Amino acid sequence: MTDNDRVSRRTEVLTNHLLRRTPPPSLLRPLPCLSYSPPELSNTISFDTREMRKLMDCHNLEDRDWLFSLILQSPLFNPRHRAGRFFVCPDYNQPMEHQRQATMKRIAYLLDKGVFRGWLTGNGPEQELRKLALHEVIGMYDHSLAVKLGVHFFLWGGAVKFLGTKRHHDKWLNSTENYDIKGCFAMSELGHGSNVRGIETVTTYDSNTGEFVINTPCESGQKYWIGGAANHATHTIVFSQLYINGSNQGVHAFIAQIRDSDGNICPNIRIADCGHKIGLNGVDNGRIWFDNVRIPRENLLNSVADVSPSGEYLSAIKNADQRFAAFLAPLTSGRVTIAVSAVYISKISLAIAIRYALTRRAFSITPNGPEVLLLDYPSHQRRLLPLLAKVYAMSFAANELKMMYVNRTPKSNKAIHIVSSAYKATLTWNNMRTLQECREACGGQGVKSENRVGNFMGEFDVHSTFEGDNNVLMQQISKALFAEYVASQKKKKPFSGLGLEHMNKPLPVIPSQLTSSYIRNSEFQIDLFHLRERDLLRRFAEEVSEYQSRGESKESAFILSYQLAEELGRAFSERAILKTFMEAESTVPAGSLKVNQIIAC
Ligand SMILES: Cc1cc2nc3c(=O)[nH]c(=O)nc-3n(C[C@H](O)[C@H](O)[C@H](O)COP(=O)(O)OP(=O)(O)OC[C@H]3O[C@@H](n4cnc5c(N)ncnc54)[C@H](O)[C@@H]3O)c2cc1C
Repeated sequence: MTDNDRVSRRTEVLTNHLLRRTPPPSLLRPLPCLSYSPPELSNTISFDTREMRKLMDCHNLEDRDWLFSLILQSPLFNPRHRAGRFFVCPDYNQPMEHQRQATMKRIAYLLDKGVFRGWLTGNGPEQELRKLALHEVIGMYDHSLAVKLGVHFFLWGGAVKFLGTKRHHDKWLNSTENYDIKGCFAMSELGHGSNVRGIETVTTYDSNTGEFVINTPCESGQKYWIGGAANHATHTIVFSQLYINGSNQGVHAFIAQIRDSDGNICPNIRIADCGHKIGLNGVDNGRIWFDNVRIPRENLLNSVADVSPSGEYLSAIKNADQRFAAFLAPLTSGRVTIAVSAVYISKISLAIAIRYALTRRAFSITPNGPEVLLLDYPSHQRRLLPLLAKVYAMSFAANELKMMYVNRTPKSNKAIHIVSSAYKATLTWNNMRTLQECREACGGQGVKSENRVGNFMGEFDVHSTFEGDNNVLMQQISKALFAEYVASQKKKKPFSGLGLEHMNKPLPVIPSQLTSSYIRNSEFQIDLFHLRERDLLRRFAEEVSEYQSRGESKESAFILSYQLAEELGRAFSERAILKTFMEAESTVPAGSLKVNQIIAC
């Protein structure tokens, strides 16, 4: 059997599945096992792979290729040469300390090659897209490397940039980009993770010396899980309650040095290691205690609020809720990168599982007949191909989120916060489900570290917890939608933004006779998603009001309506993903990427 035959056969299997054709019996042919040849070695692929890649990766293709080639060139990335091709993958069998050192060596190499140039000192959408593209490539190689960079550039650097002002930018951005200093981001505590407002670290101001004094008042106030803190970080952003003249002004962000340039821990700072984790062992997560640590007044990141030398609290934002929300701004970029990374990891694992399903045979259905290729089993198709379709659709949503983020304006910040929270939760949950299915679809081979999928499960599980626990994010999305609903009802104003405009139109009508072609019609499909979101939003608002009318506070009414809140969060995300996909699809010209008009009609 030639390469061409193999490629045609593979295409035939996939096409039959997508068109829901009954596969002809001739699909079962006596082929020798392991004769599969990967698509990239074939020159007869029925669609233009470069165009497909452009559509999927969306931007900075050359920069991505440049970084791929840098990775392949260095022994630090464990390149292995097999059958004329290079494979790179971190060695997860190494002890934790070795993995942490490997992360730092890789960072030093990439720094030397200029990969991080402009990541903080550059401005504008082009610079941001380059940074995001390079970060995505790094994440496909190793999650620890991406997270360690994410903490340094997106969390520490992002906090300095977005919460700080010129004095902080001048002092810290360049030195962060050059790795003269190493930053971390100490928000979570042992006693408070999702509930950031409840953190217990306390900061007071001493007007005699012009210094802030940061203190960990109790064991549950120790900073916990802080990426980079255990071994390498020299500086941290500290989130703390700020007390001025005995009055709590709420959570604020400060810069504190925790190690000197030789790596010695600073006086009045105590640090401990969080230890081995189920994944991400190339990141040194640590715990930090502050024992009345003194920092200059200028180290308050003061774009949201400031304290004068004499100790007067100053903020243009009078509302404490809005002030708190402003301090969470650095987390948005993290959610964007996590959502995008989840899509890439799903793609990698599906590629591995589907390729395996095109080589592996199990059981014959006739005596002495050929064994059946895994992907010829309808059950195997059912397990993998809908996940492939889903992650394909989610790619467009992730790309759109990135574009929203890099083109943000003060007006779009609210929408970005809600959409990034929704996609972060939905795409990471989908990733975990995809990884589990791919792991099982590869049988025993899925368990082998070298085949990556199993390792991904440990590595990426934390996606659903950090930078906003997914369940908590779902509740926040529903609360935001509730606020839109109430505002629109009270002011008798049409819905505008967040894709809720469909709520202004009459209810879509579902015909009593649903023919096959009607069900496959994309207008009908989006109508169903609109109906579901609309119904859940109305029911959620009614349920919350009902609880309130029985004397519950608004907060407790939200808690009691948790089930509808979670379903609404999912309905919002899935409608937004489908809509983005349909809009993207309509802009792709007919050609090799859109061969199958039948599917859409
Ligand atoms: C590997 C790793 C790296 C990290 N890196 C950093 C870092 O660099 N800097 C940093 O500041 N933090 C970091 N974190 C901390 C992370 O942000 C927190 O773990 C996260 O915010 C969740 O907090 P928690 O662990 O206290 O869980 P909790 O908030 O205690 O949540 C536990 C469970 O309770 C549920 N729950 C919580 N509240 C509610 C509610 N209102 N209603 C219903 N259910 C609820 C959640 O859904 C979750 O399932 C990291 C964590 C990990 C694991």
